[in-house]
Amino acid sequence: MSSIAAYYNGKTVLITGATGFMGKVLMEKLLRSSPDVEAVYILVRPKAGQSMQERVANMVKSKVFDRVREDCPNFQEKIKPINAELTQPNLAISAKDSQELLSQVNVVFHCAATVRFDEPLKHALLLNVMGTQQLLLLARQMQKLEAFIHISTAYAYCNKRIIDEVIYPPPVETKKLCDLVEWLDESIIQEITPKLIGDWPNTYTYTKALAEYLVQQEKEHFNVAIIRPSIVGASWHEPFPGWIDNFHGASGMIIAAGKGILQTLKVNNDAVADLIPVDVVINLILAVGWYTAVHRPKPMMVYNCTTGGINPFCWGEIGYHVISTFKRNPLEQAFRIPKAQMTSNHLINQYWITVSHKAPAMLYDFYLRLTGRKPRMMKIFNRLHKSMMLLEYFTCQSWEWSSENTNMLMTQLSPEDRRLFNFDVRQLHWSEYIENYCIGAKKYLLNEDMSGIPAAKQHLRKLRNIQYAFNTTLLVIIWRIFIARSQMARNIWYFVVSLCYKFLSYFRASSTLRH
Ligand SMILES: CCCCC/C=C\C/C=C\CCCCCCCC(=O)SCCNC(=O)CCNC(=O)[C@H](O)C(C)(C)COP(=O)(O)OP(=O)(O)OC[C@H]1O[C@@H](n2cnc3c(N)ncnc32)[C@H](O)[C@@H]1OP(=O)(O)O
Ligand SMILES: NC(=O)C1=CN([C@@H]2O[C@H](COP(=O)(O)OP(=O)(O)OC[C@H]3O[C@@H](n4cnc5c(N)ncnc54)[C@H](OP(=O)(O)O)[C@@H]3O)[C@@H](O)[C@H]2O)C=CC1
Repeated sequence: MSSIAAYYNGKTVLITGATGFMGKVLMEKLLRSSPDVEAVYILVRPKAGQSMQERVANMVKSKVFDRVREDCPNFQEKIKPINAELTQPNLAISAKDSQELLSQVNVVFHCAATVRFDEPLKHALLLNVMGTQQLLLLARQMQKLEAFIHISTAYAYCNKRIIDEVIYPPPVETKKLCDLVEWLDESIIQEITPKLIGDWPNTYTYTKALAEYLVQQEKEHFNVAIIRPSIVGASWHEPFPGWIDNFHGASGMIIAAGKGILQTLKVNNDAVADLIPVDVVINLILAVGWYTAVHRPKPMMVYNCTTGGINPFCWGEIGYHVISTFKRNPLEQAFRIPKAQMTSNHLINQYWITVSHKAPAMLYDFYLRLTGRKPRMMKIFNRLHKSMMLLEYFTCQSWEWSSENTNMLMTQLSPEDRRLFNFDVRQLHWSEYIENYCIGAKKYLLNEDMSGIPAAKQHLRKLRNIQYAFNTTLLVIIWRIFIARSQMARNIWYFVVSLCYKFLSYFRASSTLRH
């Protein structure tokens, strides 16, 4: 039997961020591979008018749990939600719930975070740094704690080109910074944010770097480990190939390209696109939990979870496979035919933004106004451009991550564990993965049925005819304007027309002679 699966049987696990993209896949794999796990506590907050109970009841109905539902129909009985808000004092956990956690929990997986690049610094600090600090305080008091696994990001120290599996000194003393933002006015914090975060591209990566240092500080008190995934994408195999449930990372851009909205993107085509499938990350997380608890490695281990150094794939190749997949399996009601100009040249990118984003958006909005509808395309493109700007830091550069610890862990796994908790990305076949990613985005994110593909193809053909008609009309109009204004253009035009006439007459005469 698998040692990892056996380890979690009978254990009590606490997961933060369980309602998120990675949290759900983690919970599903844990409950499916270790059906005798004692309990899985999850910290959940009420959100969007839904109570904690309503959110969990809806979540367990999600497609992501279909496989575990089949294997263990009562899997939800193991899930024990705890009302919590990570930005509040004591995580807003009641005294009773807190006591239960302190006496029961064996393993903590800390996934909760704000992953938004444009998060105001104060909120990113409250959640990613102070929330982590409070969770660590709680963990310190857990009587049966065997391992605390913190999910960071491979880009926590993206201000370095080569990133080893070590904790780097923090850019600032965390406590001082937290004290500062606590009393400073929100508008002043916004103003000084660029100065505070220095050469980090956003508040997300900056606060994740600070959190890593806090986690490391606890290594004397209990077994801790940090996992740093790169850009987490749709699943490779589990629970289903291509499973995805949010628009973060590459997913939003892939869909925008499939819809024909995104036609140009600033990327270095030869830079490594460090995508990592979500199921690979989850398998590594569970393996690290087991290894940290059972082998108690000293010193504290950091695991870079990336693909670039082992099985590299470039942005240019991703763009090619995304577009060709969407041509074969189009999304419904595309705005334009999927096509992507990918360049790292700022001016060329700006030219394409004007020609293939802004101009069609303006024309379409004009058409909507004419037909008495509310214009909306320009608004969509403005949001897309804001997102593109925030993401380009990651698409125009390459990083090198070392992976000795991750490779070492692989050697510690039995053949059975290596199969069940596979995180060996050497076996990843990129073109097949990208195809499944695009189809997964269509099915699971946009809820589009594969049976609608013939109609979607028909829609693309209609778009192509509209484009041909539009281009021809435009050419004729420009030419007419030219002819009206320039003697030279008129002369060329008469010359071309007479040449065509002569050619046709010659052709007619020679075919008459042959008969
Ligand atoms: C030719 C194809 C080429 C394909 C190339 C592919 C990818 C290149 C792009 C980038 C990859 C680099 C990523 C680097 C990751 C670094 C590693 C990490 O650790 S990051 C962790 C993950 N975090 C992120 O990825 C966060 C990035 N996102 C953001 O910060 C924000 O989303 C934003 C970019 C600032 C945009 O914010 P905005 O408020 O404008 O939008 P929201 O994302 O909040 O969405 C609002 C709303 O709309 C829904 N939505 C979003 N996109 C789409 C879409 N395409 N179609 C339909 N609906 C969409 C979204 O779900 C929200 O809905 P709701 O409010 O109901 O939740
Ligand atoms: N996705 C990616 O590409 C990568 C992610 N990571 C890391 O992986 C982890 C998980 O990311 P991912 O699943 O993608 O993120 P999601 O945004 O999908 O999920 C975030 C989770 O955190 C919870 N959360 C947010 N704010 C609070 C709060 N105030 N109190 C309690 N819970 C809260 C969310 O709960 P709610 O549902 O209530 O909002 C949700 O469950 C993060 O730590 C992230 O930094 C690292 C590298 C790449």
